[in-house]
Amino acid sequence: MTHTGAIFWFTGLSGSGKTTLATAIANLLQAQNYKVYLLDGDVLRTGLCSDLQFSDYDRTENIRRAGEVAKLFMNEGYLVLCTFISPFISDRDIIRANCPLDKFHEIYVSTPIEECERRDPKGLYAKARQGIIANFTGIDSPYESAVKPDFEIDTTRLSIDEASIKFINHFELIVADRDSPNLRKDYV
Ligand SMILES: Nc1ncnc2c1ncn2[C@@H]1O[C@H](COP(=O)(O)OS(=O)(=O)O)[C@@H](OP(=O)(O)O)[C@H]1O
Ligand SMILES: Nc1ncnc2c1ncn2[C@@H]1O[C@H](COP(=O)(O)OP(=O)(O)O)[C@@H](O)[C@H]1O
Repeated sequence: MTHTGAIFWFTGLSGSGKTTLATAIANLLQAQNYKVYLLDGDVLRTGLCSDLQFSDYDRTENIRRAGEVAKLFMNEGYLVLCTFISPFISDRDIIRANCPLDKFHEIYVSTPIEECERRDPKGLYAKARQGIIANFTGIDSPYESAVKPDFEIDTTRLSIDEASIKFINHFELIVADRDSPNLRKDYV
């Protein structure tokens, strides 16, 4: 499929659903022959950003590098789905400012901390509460909510499929394939 590149930047607390949601969306888009690249915080932190920890300074540097990588893929025509806590408004705004107009879309995964902590998919909230992990976002490290995101989604009461379809409909990404069984219910 011919389309121009863009960045979809998922920001939100650990456990809010960024990775799960972006992966499901990427699968739907790839099935439609979109060029999609998934850039995930956990993955980048094992390689390119393995020298960084979770101080405010290191998080800012992490997001700067992630933004630069995302731009490279965007310039090659990919839809880049980026999943980083990216807790600081200023860091997210810098990436937006460095992108051509309307190429950077901020997706605020606004699942409240109570739900994220209830899910605790990696057991990190429990460790943070016990003091085993320091500087944990939402516990003893800040998260600055998006003020005017391009799209906001709270995954508390949505299935992963429902959340993915809301995203795809919002950005009008799959209009050609109205007969897809995944999408039919929202298009009729
Ligand atoms: N102290 C602390 N605070 C927050 N998160 C922590 C911490 N220590 C480890 N982890 C794990 O690292 C993942 C977040 O990495 P990010 O690169 O997205 O963070 S940031 O944007 O630089 O703030 C995050 O992944 P997600 O749960 O997918 O968000 C955690 O698995
Ligand atoms: N609608 C939903 N969207 C995304 N995740 C959901 C949803 N409902 C439940 N979950 C669960 O919430 C957890 C989110 O974890 P994850 O995707 O790793 O979050 P994050 O990347 O923001 O840290 C997963 O265990 C996932 O199965």
